[in-house]
Amino acid sequence: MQIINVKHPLKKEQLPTEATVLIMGFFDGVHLGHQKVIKTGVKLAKEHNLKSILLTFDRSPRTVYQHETNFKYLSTRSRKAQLIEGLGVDYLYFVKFTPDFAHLKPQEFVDQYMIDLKAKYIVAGFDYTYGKKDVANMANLPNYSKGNFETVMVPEQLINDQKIGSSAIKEFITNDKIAEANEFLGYNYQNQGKVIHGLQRGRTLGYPTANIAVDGDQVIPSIGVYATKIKVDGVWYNSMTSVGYNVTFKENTGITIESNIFDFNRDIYGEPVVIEWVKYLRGEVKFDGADGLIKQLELDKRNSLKVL
Ligand SMILES: Cc1cc2nc3c(=O)[nH]c(=O)nc-3n(C[C@H](O)[C@H](O)[C@H](O)COP(=O)(O)O)c2cc1C
Ligand SMILES: Nc1ncnc2c1ncn2[C@@H]1O[C@H](COP(=O)(O)OP(=O)(O)O)[C@@H](O)[C@H]1O
Repeated sequence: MQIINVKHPLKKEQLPTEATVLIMGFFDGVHLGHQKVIKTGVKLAKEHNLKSILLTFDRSPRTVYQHETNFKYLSTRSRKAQLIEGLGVDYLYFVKFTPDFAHLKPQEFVDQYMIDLKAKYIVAGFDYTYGKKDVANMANLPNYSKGNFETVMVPEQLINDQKIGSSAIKEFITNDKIAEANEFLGYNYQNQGKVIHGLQRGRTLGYPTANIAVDGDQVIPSIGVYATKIKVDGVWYNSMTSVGYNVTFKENTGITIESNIFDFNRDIYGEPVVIEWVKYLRGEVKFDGADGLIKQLELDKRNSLKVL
């Protein structure tokens, strides 16, 4: 898959040479609903011997049109690209959400992106809109196509009568329901980050913990203890991870994310890591001292190994 970064307007050399299927959306998290849309586009491209393009943006349209500040994402840019590549897309266009781009009128957007990208089919989810809300949607898109393309709308995807959506998944992740989040995502939720220094107490408890600072604006699971996997230097290890305030030791360090990695003994300060959240085990407990915490950590390790 080739990644093309666009700062409006599209440059001539960024245009495809062949006819395409254009898959449209922000696709935060690339959950099962998104996967359905993307697979529909990729399949259509194969059937008609066309290239597939996925057009997305460098930030959530909600931060632009609804002025949402403090927006948290289910996928970093690189994670999103990795998930999309796994679905067989040929070209991924990341458009920078500049004011110029955001203010394009529907016909301008259709002309300068959909038609110029040589789309024969536009594939998107049922609730896709482009530009300011209520101006342009899948229902009125054919009015702007000038006969250049057909539109394919993928209907709402449900699990247990609930819409598979990024907002529901964020609610799950931040409310101890990582299992439900993983079910809706179709894979286990991950965060990317790097190992930073903690208070160096972990090793004195017999459980060294890699303290992790996550990159960018990612959704972090709710306070508690989780069975996890962690990727260090390209290798996945089993681990258990705490998201918490270290209430037993009453330090005002704010929320820390700390992983004790099983069968591992290496200095990894500064290294990039990926944490995969497999199962929520319990909430954070204030123990009377280190002994109580150590006993609980033994139990957490056993419980983690059962599910990993
Ligand atoms: C799996 C796991 C579970 C934990 N559970 C708790 C807990 O319930 N209560 C608590 O106060 N701290 C808990 N901790 C955090 C420890 O207090 C912390 O790892 C230890 O103080 C080391 O901190 P340091 O990395 O800053 O040295 C947990 C840590 C891990 C890895
Ligand atoms: N099994 C392990 N799990 C996590 N970190 C480990 C492990 N073995 C060695 N380390 C290293 O030790 C550090 C954690 O030790 P710790 O005493 O908890 O210090 P800190 O408080 O700085 O995190 C990690 O950042 C990592 O570099």
